[in-house]
Amino acid sequence: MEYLLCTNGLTKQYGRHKAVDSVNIHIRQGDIYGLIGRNGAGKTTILKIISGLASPTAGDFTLFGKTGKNVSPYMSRIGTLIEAPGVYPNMSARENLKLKCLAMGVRKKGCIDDLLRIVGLENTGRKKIRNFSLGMKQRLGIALALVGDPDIVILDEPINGLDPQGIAEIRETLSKLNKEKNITFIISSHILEELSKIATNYGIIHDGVLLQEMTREELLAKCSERIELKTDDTGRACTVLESMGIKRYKVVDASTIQIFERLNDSGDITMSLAENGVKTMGITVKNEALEDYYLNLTGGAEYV
Ligand SMILES: Nc1ncnc2c1ncn2[C@@H]1O[C@H](COP(=O)(O)OP(=O)(O)OP(=O)(O)O)[C@@H](O)[C@H]1O
Repeated sequence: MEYLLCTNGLTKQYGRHKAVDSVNIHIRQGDIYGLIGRNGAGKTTILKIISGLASPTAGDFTLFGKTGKNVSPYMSRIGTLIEAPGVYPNMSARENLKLKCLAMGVRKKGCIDDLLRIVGLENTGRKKIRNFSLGMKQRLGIALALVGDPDIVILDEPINGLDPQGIAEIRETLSKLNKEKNITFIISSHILEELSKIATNYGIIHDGVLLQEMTREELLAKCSERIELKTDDTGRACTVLESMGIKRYKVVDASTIQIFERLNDSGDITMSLAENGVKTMGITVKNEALEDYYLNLTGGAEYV
């Protein structure tokens, strides 16, 4: 089986609006798949469909080799954290996990201790969830999704609202689970950068449409290089660039232009600018930030 999970023209229509429009995502065993898109792009809807919480209006998906609009017998192999985790605020982490184990018929000895340790909540004792930080709550949500040893874990915006320390902790937990237990993850986020240190694959979704699917290596290659030009006259500098046949550039602010082609020609560019009386205050080759790449892809920023 090539893919653990793939969607086939998956579509969800609400009235006349297609929240998810013919989406084909492909996820292999062991992937950490980042589903990236702005709020309202359709991420949660896709995750709900593949978790069995919603059904598509068209298309279907293939899970563990079985195709359908809902492949129920296999759903127990998926753990989910979609929207706020269903926790009891007046109970401890251990008590919450105990309830979930009971509900799922999981009786494995020591499994609650294991789960608490995996997500770093082993020392929270009797502390009630309502006194947990957001990061601790998210980690408990992940532990709850792990009850029953799922093969795939789906996490909807697990790092939304966390501070950098909280993000780093979640990242570490997920990497560990991926490596040690070979769990395949599907994680959504509206910030590409947040997943860039952990995801092995990406699907970029915008207005319900999957714009691009790529591996981490492909993304890094795409975000590779650009020339960053600092000048005192961006208007005239643009005219010079045009006269050199350079079209792919962007004026970022009053003194900065980013050039996305002829990356080895920074000497020629400086010379042409000088010949036309435009002063170069700095010229460097830089990597495009992931976020810029994402904004360009989804039409958030425009080439001039
Ligand atoms: N039950 C519903 N009825 C009508 N429209 C809906 C419903 N659920 C979602 N939508 C619409 O579908 C689109 C996609 O929503 P979805 O929640 O999947 O986006 P998202 O990418 O997960 O964003 P967010 O991070 O804000 O949840 C949005 O325009 C939303 O308003």
